[in-house]
Amino acid sequence: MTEMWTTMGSTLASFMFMWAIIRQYCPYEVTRFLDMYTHNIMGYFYPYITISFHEFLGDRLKRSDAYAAVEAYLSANTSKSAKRLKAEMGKDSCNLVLTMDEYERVTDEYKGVKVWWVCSKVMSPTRSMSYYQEQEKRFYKLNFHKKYRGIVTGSYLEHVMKEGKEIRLRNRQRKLYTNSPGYKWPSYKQTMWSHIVFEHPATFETMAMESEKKREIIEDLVTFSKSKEFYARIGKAWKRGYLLYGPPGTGKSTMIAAMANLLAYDVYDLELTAVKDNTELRKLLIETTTKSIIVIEDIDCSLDLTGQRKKKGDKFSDDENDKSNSEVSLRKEVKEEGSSGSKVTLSGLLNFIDGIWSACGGERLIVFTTNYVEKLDPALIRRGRMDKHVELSYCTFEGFKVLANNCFKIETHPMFDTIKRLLSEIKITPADVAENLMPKSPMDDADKCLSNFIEALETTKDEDLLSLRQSSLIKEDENVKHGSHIKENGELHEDNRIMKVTKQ
Ligand SMILES: Nc1ncnc2c1ncn2[C@@H]1O[C@H](COP(=O)(O)OP(=O)(O)OP(=O)(O)O)[C@@H](O)[C@H]1O
Ligand SMILES: [Mg+2]
Repeated sequence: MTEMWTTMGSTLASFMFMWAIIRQYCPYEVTRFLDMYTHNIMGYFYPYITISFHEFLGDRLKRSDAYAAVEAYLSANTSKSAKRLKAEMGKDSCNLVLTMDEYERVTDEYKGVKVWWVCSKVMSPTRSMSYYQEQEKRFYKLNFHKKYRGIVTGSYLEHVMKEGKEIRLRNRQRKLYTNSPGYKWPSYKQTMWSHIVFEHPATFETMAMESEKKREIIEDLVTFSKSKEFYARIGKAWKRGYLLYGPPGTGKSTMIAAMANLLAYDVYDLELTAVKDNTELRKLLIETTTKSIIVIEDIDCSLDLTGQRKKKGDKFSDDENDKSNSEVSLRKEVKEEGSSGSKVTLSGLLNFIDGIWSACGGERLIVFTTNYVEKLDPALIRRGRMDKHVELSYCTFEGFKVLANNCFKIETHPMFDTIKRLLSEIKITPADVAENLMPKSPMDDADKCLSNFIEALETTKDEDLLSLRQSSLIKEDENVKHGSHIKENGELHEDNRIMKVTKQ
């Protein structure tokens, strides 16, 4: 008997060896033909069916939703039976989420049917530029007996998808994504975005702005988030554009955080200058997920959006305008420097906002911020692209009261009247107000901070008056020179000078 097994074993080994050699010299068509038949014969005797759920499908544009749902389902339902698990921080960094580790196998039961899940990965070589690299391809495999095909492909998979999606929503840790400037994603990294957990404390309650405006924005956002059917009915992609504009420090970035917290959306902070070209911009867009805000901050500095549509001849007049505002021209320099490496065009950006690709994903806000709204191409900010324009401006007394309440939990104070009067006389940003109200030592209470703030307001007022007086003196001087120059030419324009000075 032993002899028979030994002979059989060695015959089989020899056969396998010979087969391996023959395979190498066999034409591809023949091996494929043989493989197909072997597979069919095996399938006849092997009664199990396998379904694979790959993390990335096709040309890897987007992570598969089915894979993510299976991952979530298995993390909740099988973490008790798996022996090797991966741990990750869950929602609000207060609970751990366990998922199956690679090559782990677990059993699940549904209506008396037993199925097996295996988490697996293969390394496949990919060509990147001039060398080959290994690329990880992860997938889950579901095995079950063929007699349960109906129930598994029907109700079981539906149950897995539904429960998986619910679990994902429950455990969803909100994220802040960025496409880091100059970051070259290696080919094995499958997403173009890097992320960290989004934990910004800003809310609309803590924002300093008029309550009426605040209410209007909140209502607009909430209505948008509940309008899936409405958008489908009118045949419009479920997205909305917001343009936030105003001087630095008036709360544009803070409002984006408040929006994300209100709607529980992820934030994609898009650094346009780090995007190589329009194709890359489209790839980034496709990789964003639903329930997200795509933010492009300081859009006027990101691209030469003003220049791209103009002919070269117009450039001079544009520069001339810039000279009138030194800060604007400084920003323009930064802009040109920043956009030098990027070939993203205005039309690429317009496509990004409302091209056909922008419809995939759904439930998305696109937010632009700028300090100079008048510098932007009207096509970029027209209604339909940027549906809602929100101006954030200097701090009003109402805004100040919100900030004071944030800091000291007070609704009113005897010093408020003085502050109200001073705020109506000078322009100060909410960022400056918030900084001035901050206690600078553990001893500082509301009285101390408010009196410091009044002092700061009075100093600013004096400085403003002084600079106003100085600039009017300079102008007066210029006008005098201008007047005498004209006199030399035999013309009298004295009225002109007087008018300008009194205007100051
Ligand atoms: N309206 C506001 N309400 C509450 N806090 C504000 C407001 N505006 C500014 N702040 C405070 O000032 C700081 C700076 O504000 P923020 O970054 O939102 O300004 P910004 O408008 O985005 O400025 P920039 O144009 O320079 O990007 C924030 O940390 C925030 O605490
Ligand atoms: Mg900002």
